[in-house]
Amino acid sequence: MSQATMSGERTVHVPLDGGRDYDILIGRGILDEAGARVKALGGRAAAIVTDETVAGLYAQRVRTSLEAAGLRAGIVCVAPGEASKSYATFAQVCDGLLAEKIERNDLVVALGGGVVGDLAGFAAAVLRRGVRFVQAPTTLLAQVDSSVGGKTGINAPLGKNLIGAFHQPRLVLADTATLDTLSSREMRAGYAEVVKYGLINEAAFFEWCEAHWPGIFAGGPERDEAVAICCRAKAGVVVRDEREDGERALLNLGHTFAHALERLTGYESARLVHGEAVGIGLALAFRFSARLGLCPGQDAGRVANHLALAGLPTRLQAVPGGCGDAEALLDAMAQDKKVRDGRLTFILAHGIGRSFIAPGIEAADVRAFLEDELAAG
Ligand SMILES: NC(=O)c1ccc[n+]([C@@H]2O[C@H](COP(=O)([O-])OP(=O)(O)OC[C@H]3O[C@@H](n4cnc5c(N)ncnc54)[C@H](O)[C@@H]3O)[C@@H](O)[C@H]2O)c1
Ligand SMILES: O=C(O)C(=O)C[C@@H](O)[C@H](O)[C@H](O)COP(=O)(O)O
Ligand SMILES: [Zn+2]
Repeated sequence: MSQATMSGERTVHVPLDGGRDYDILIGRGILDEAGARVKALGGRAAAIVTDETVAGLYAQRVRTSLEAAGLRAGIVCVAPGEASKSYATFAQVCDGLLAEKIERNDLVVALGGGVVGDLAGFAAAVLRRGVRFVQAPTTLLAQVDSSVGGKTGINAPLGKNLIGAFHQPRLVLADTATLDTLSSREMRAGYAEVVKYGLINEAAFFEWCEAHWPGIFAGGPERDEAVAICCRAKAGVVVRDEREDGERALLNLGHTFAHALERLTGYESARLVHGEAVGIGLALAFRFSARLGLCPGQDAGRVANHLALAGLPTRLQAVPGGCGDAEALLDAMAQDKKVRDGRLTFILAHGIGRSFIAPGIEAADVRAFLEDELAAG
């Protein structure tokens, strides 16, 4: 489904206007190119923002590569997990970058999963009113989704990603070999966002996932293929609708539910991580669509079955410690960024690969649906 070079490296170009176009490089061992690639962007220094787990695995290798290319390189390290997308850690990262004397022409390198990418990207967006940054994603989720497209930010106690900025990276280095050290829980979580791309508008990709998902997990050629397919799909959407005035909202399939669950579990990674919440959210979006008579129940069943086969949760009951009642979920959803004139917007589906934006959804319909879901065994 996509072409690789002799070295096995793939490039997806993101042709944004105003000189903001960038490449996504995908392949095993790409991290060793970090120095040369970052140096080519100009600047004298680079600060690696990472978390403690990733730091122990990859930060020194990237630092060595940057220094070998003649760049001054420092490391700013945060605690792993969703709780680091907070005001406090954001301040820690900004102060760390200032201590590293990162100038307007220097670069921030976000080395890690989506938490580090969103956090470091947001810090780069505001540091000295904006410095450039590079995404070096090390989770499946970050390689297929969060490192591309320029959404950066942190969570507020009242909701997910409510504080942030659009700030595009100058380069994405997706070293798929880094996924060899990722836990199976985090692989599964990232896989929810992979499946999302098929469900949005590419039924053939969903079918491909049904046939090839074990290869993605095992690190076969299917892994790089899946990363490239998702990046290409996301790049297309982002170029057509960078700031989510329309089509980009489709990438939020399952996320109105997911973000409410993440808030109600206190952003505690031990209980629920983003990809798991998306797994539940995707299944709910399809069951809600079926309930409204928009989508065949058979499709909703097929989606939930595939997610469950890959080890993802698909029901509210699966949230460790519970997720509150329908009213609490509705209250959390009221903070969704897609809300217009106080009314909920959902991404719903006419079937697999046939998602659409549905504004003006009645809260009463959502409440009744959630009550039934919570009551289901
Ligand atoms: N900006 C976007 O467009 C976008 C898109 C999707 C998700 N997100 C955000 O991404 C975040 C989730 O990202 P995530 O799933 O990558 O979680 P994460 O960044 O918390 O990483 C998951 C865990 O894996 C560890 N880890 C990372 N790379 C590793 C590796 N190679 N080997 C071993 N361990 C490794 C981390 O230390 C962490 O504990 C959420 O905050 C979500 O909102 C943003
Ligand atoms: O890039 C996008 O656009 C997405 O919606 C991708 C999502 O997977 C991601 O979780 C994103 O951070 C959600 O965006 P938000 O605007 O709802 O915070
Ligand atoms: Zn997401």
